Amino acid sequence: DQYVVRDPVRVNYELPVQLKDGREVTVVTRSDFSTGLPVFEVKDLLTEEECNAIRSAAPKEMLERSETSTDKGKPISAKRAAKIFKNLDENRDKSLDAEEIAEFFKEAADMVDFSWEFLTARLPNIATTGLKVGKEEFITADWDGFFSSAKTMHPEWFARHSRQTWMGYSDHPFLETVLDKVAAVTGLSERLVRKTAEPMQVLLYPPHGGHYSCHHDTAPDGLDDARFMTVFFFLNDVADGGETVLFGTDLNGTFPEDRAFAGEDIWGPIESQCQSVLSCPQPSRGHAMPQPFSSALAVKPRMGTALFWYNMAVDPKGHIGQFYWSSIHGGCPTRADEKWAANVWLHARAKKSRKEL
Ligand SMILES: O=C(O)CCC(=O)C(=O)O
Ligand SMILES: [Fe+2]
Repeated sequence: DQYVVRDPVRVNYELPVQLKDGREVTVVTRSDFSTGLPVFEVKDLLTEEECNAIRSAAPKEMLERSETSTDKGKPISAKRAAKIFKNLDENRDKSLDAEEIAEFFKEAADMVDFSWEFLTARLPNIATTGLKVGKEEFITADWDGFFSSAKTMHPEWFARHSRQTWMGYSDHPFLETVLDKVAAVTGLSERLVRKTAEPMQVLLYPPHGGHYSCHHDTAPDGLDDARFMTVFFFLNDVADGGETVLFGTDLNGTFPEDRAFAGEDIWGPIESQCQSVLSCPQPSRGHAMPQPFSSALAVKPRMGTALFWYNMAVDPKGHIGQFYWSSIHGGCPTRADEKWAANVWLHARAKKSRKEL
């Protein structure tokens, strides 16, 4: 079974695909390498019945809070705080400015948005110095308490605010047809999809601020085994908000860099700018996104639609190649509606992997 790679051809290219149930769907190229990353969209890939079946097999009370890698971070002791302070205070003025504090929040707790009012109300010592935090105040502050109360009172400030569960294909035989559809639209064989698919991850974003800040679905290097492809399903209609944004795409060619094949030097700064939910479409500005994402692809959640993209190159044998920094993406804040979605990640391995699939 070869790892075939879908040719995007060009933006707006439409490829009709026959499904096993006799229905025909259209794989539409929404972006290609010239606009940053090949991204494909398939409307009505899942039927309403399938979407409802997945949602009922993942009852709300069974879902667990989605975590990110920093959630298991070590407590911040005074000693650790002193070390963090030293690293952050680059200009050695013995105080941290708003930007440095934001960097600390991101690193320590994956908190990507916050208000100074909340910060200074919880940590009154810090209030005395306004938008700067001095060394002594930083080291003595109860950061663990601060993050845990922020998590309770403002879960929308953290990189990820959703609940989730995993659904194995053998436990849920009706998902077999979903895998067959993944094979049909991606051009991969059914056998290969079955062999390389992670259990389905089902996600529920609560209304009013459920979201997932920009991220990559797999690490840039050093992995034996990586998620080379993401297949993402929308399981309900969301009237407003909850868009999936491919922050690495640039549909109007607004930016001069060759984003598709740029490395970490270009992507580091871009990545820091899409963390805040303010990088998402803003209703107050006609759903426009701020620079440098003004022409990024944003897809409105619609029941049954699937999106898929490659997170890295893969050769016919399934050995992973170049990482695509431009696969960075996120789920924008919900507004009135909740949002149900699901991921099917397909794996490939490093050429020198110790582990054979
Ligand atoms: O919810 C979305 O639109 C994106 C979710 C996502 O990127 C993920 O679950 O990895
Ligand atoms: Fe993702």
